[in-house]
Amino acid sequence: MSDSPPSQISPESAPESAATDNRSAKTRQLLGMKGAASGETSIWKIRLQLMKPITWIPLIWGVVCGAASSGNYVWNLENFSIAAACMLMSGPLLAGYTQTLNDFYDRDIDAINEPYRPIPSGLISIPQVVTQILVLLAAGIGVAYALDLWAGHEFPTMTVLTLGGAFLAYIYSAPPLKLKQNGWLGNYALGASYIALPWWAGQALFGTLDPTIMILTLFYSLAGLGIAIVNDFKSVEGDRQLGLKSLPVMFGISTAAWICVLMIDIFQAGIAGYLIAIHQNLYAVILLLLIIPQITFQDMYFLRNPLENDVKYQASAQPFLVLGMLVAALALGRAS
Ligand SMILES: C/C(=C\COP(=O)(O)OP(=O)(O)O)CCC[C@H](C)CCC[C@H](C)CCCC(C)C
Repeated sequence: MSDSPPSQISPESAPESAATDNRSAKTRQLLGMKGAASGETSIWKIRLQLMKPITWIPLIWGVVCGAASSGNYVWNLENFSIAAACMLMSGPLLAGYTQTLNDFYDRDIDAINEPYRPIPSGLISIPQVVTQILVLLAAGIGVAYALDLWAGHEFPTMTVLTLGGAFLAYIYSAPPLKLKQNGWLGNYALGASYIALPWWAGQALFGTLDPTIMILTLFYSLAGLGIAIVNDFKSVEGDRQLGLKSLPVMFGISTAAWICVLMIDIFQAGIAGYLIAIHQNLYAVILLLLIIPQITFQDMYFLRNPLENDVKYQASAQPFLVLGMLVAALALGRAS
C-alpha cells in the first residue's frame, strides 16, 4: 500500500500536476472556455481566444445536418470542398464574428466576471477588436456570396442568411435590444442560430430551402432553447444582481430546470412524431431511443442539482441530442 491516498498529490508529482493544470488552462484559453489561463502574449492566439473556437462546433454540425437533409449530397471532392467552405463560413468566420462582437459589448461586465478575457485584461486594443469583427464579417459575407455563385442561386440565399445571422448576432449582444437580457428571446435566438441557421445554409447549398425545413428546424430550435437554458444556471447570482431575466432568475432553480428538460425532450419527441407522419418510422424510433439517455442524465444529474451538474449534464447528454439531429436530417433527406 502506498503511504498517501491516490487522491493526494505527492511532492514529487506536484510539478507534473501543476504543468498539466497549466496546459489545460492554456487549452481552455485558446478554445475560449471559462477557467482559462491569462497572460497570453501572441496576438494571433489572443484573436483566436476572442473567436471562442469551442462554439464553432454546433454551427459546423448544423451544416452537416443541412447537407444531409437536402437529400442531394453526394460524396465527391467538389461537394466536400464546398461543404468545408460552408463550415468555414459558419464556424470560424461567422461564429468567430459573433463571439468577438459579444466580447466587445460585454467588456464592462467581463471586467467583473471574467477579467482574464482578452479585452478587459488589456491584451488587445479596442481598434484591433473592431478590425477583427469587420474582417470576419466581410470574409463571411464573401464566402457566402461565392457559395451562392457555386450553387447557381438566382436569389442569393447564402448571402441573405449570412446577413440575417450577422444582424441577429448584433441584436443579441448590442444595446438597445440586447436579446441576451431576456431568458426566452435570448435563448431562442441562441437555439435557432445553432440549429436552424446552419442547417438552412447546408440545405440551401445542396438542395432547396423550403418552408417545411424552415419550420421544422425552428421547431427543433425550441429543444436548442432548452439546451441554452442549461448555461444560465452557472451565472444565476450574477444575473440576478444585474437584473438579467434568465429563466432561473425568473422562475427559480427547480422550475427553470424542469422547463429546460421538458423543452429538450418534448421538441425532440415532436420531431420524431413528424418523422412517423412522413413514414420514416425507423429514423423516428432511433431518434426516440436517443432521447432516453438524455432523460436518464437529466434524472441522474441535472434535475438533482442543476447548479453543480450543469456541465456534467451537457457533456453526457449533448452527444445524444446532436446525433438525433443527424438522424432527423437523414430521414428528411430520404423523404425529400
Ligand atoms: C454570443 C453568443 C453566445 C454568448 O452568449 P453570452 O454572452 O450570454 O454568454 P457568455 O457570457 O458565456 O459569453 C452566441 C450568439 C448567437 C447569435 C444570436 C447569432 C449567431 C449567428 C450565427 C453565427 C450566424 C450563422 C449564419 C450562417 C450559418 C448562415
